Amino acid sequence: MSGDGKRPSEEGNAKRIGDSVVREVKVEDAVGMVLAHDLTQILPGSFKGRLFRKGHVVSAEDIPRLKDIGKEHLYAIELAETDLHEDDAAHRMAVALAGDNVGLSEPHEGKVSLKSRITGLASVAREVVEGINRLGDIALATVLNHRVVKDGESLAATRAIPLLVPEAKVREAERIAQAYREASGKSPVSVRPLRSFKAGLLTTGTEVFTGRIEDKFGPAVRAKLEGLGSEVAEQRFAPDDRHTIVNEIHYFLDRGYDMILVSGGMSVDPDDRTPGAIAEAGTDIVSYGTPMLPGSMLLFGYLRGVPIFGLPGCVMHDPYTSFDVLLPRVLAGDKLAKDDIVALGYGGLHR
Ligand SMILES: Nc1nc2c(c(=O)[nH]1)N[C@H]1C(S)=C(S)[C@@H](COP(=O)(O)OP(=O)(O)OC[C@H]3O[C@@H](n4cnc5c(N)ncnc54)[C@H](O)[C@@H]3O)O[C@H]1N2
Ligand code: MOO
Repeated sequence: MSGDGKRPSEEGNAKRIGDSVVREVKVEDAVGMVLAHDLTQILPGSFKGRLFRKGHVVSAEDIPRLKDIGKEHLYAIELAETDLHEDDAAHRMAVALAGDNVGLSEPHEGKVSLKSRITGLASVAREVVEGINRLGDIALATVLNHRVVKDGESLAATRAIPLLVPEAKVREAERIAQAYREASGKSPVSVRPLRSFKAGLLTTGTEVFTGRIEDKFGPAVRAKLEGLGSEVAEQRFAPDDRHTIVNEIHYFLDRGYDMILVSGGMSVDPDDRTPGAIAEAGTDIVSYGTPMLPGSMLLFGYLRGVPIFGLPGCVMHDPYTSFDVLLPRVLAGDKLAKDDIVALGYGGLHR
């Protein structure tokens, strides 16, 4: 057989992929043949998906449908021991990566999805993702580390690029994943559960306190917390008076809430008393100012170990602010430091 892998013969065109031999069979001659991989149909705007499943036995009625999706030939595979079928390669990689609260989909068109079994915080090792993608022939795509994933949502997917992949490449991907497990004690792809917090919310603003305008912070913050399995246990109101705000923060601290939130008055006006009051209450401020838009005027710190946020106006109306990034980190049990805030700037422009 010639080195370029092509070999015209009576059996049809055969070629090598890795150490395996694949033979092209005309669809007209393929009745009774078992499909070697999933076949995809794309009808822009209405359908994209698997038209025929791997293992399907081709019948005479299938021939026009195969031609409709552009198939004149099908593959018959003689798989070498040193190669893996795309579905098996994707499955083995997914098994090597998956950790706590992650389930695997069935292989589908050479892809396996890693899906969250809970609503929680995605934990994804970037160095493992890049190490595996450097190998070639296999691909791993994930969400960003620290993203919230909902129950049932995918956070990673593995895929083989050619139909057949050298088994050694998959073994190398498994080695990379295993080295990470041994070094860190964690799986490369997992989901961390969120604790259920009871928070005290202090809404500042003389215009709200006196009833000039209706409070919009309470409903917005309640919805954000409830979406992550926590709650605003008590909401109180204060005018733009530093002394009152300090007292109300201490009231929440005495009530033993898991977290204290103070809304409004976070900006540069003379009536914006909140950052000063949070500091005066005795907070160790991790950061006032967050390199993310929206949410740049957010303050985060710890008051006798209790996480405390100063929430700027945008949290009322924007679905995705610095608060929506940091809140789940706190609920997952992370102790946030200045570097965690600094890291938000790169990729942090959302408005
Ligand atoms: N010159 C500058 N202007 C602004 C800056 C800045 O750095 N320099 N930052 C901007 C950013 S970012 C934000 S966010 C907003 C203001 O944030 P504040 O937290 O200071 O918000 P307030 O001044 O207290 O109020 C702004 C606006 O929202 C209304 N409000 C406040 N609380 C409530 C509530 N509970 N319910 C309904 N409405 C509320 C308030 O009446 C004001 O109309 O500043 C930018 N500007
Ligand atoms: O803190 Mo502002 O919230 O960036 O719109």
